[in-house]
Amino acid sequence: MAETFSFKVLATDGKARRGLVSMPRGEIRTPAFMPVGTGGTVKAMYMDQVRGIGADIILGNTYHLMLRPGAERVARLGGLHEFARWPYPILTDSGGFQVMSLSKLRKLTEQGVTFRSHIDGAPYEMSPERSIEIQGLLDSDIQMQLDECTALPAKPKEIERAMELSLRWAERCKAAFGDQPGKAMFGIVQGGDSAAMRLRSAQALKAMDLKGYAVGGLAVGEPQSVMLEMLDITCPELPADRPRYLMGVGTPDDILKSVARGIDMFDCVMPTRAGRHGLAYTRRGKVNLRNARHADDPRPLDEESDCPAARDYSRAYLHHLVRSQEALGAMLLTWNNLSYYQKLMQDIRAAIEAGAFEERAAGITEGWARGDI
Ligand SMILES: CCNc1nc2cc3[nH]c(NC)nc3cc2c(=O)[nH]1
Repeated sequence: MAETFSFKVLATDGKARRGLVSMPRGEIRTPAFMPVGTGGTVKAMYMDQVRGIGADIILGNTYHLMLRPGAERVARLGGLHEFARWPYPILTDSGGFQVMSLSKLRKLTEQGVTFRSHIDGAPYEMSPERSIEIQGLLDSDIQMQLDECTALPAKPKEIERAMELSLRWAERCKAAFGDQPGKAMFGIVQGGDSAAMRLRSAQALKAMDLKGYAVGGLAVGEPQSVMLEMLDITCPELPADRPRYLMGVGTPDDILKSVARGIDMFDCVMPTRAGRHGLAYTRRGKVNLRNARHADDPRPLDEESDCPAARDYSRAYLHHLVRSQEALGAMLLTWNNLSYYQKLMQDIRAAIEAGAFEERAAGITEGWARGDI
């Protein structure tokens, strides 16, 4: 394995890129989808199953882990890879986004954010420096800067304030991270739905010469067209030889359209959360197994899938498990959904390598529309 962090673009097709991130703990084939492992677990999955469906990297949430079981405790127990038995790369978020969406009594200043835990009300403060320290205690491979994500719609002044603050925090995170060859710290482009602010943020972060760049502040309720427009503006400003990570995205359609605009990495809770709520992603579209129409359907979700959850169980059985709120329902549908997302990424990578991304993406989209699911 590589001693240092590196990224190589292996093939392009239009703006779509097929790449490879190499790190000491393993390689990440891009475009990549990162299953979300919030509290050090990809909910309802064993880690060897997560690996088995082809995931190269998972995401861990700093906010959850710092509150419970605590970053220092995870460090004492050997770090997050040892703790959760996932020896491959882990990307951790910086905690800021979830502080603002989950915690109570939060206060944001130049110094950082202070807040009370949503679990027990205990007081915490998270500065850029403390966020990087926590991610280091977790032994995270790719660490995210602390930023401020503006909820949309927002006034231009508000977008500018949060974007400029995030740039100053990026500098502080870069300084706190220092020089860790086998790891990386990614900056996060902010700027809301403002082209000018997006340009300003991307150009300032590029000047910091970071190992990777996330596009933040999107998938926060704006129309897909606005998200895609911001990618059209932002991606060309980012260095072509560094990975680009679109945070919190997304549906399979979001992913296809974002890869077409130059995005390399994705994370989203949809496949895992939907699995726990009885929703299955298939190449013919979404199937809601809660629906009574499945009660007598002997067909599997997808007879052509190589995932046992999609191939070996009848929809009638899955419907029964979901209706009965059996744990196995969440387990099988999560397995199916993550397997579908990894297969989608595998097909995307192959399409770019073949120079056939546009037509194969159209074929994938038609599959959803064809229905008969
Ligand atoms: C690293 C934490 N910072 C950070 N996380 C995010 C997570 C997101 N998740 C979604 N949609 C589900 N948008 C996001 C934006 C950000 C963002 O702008 N910043």
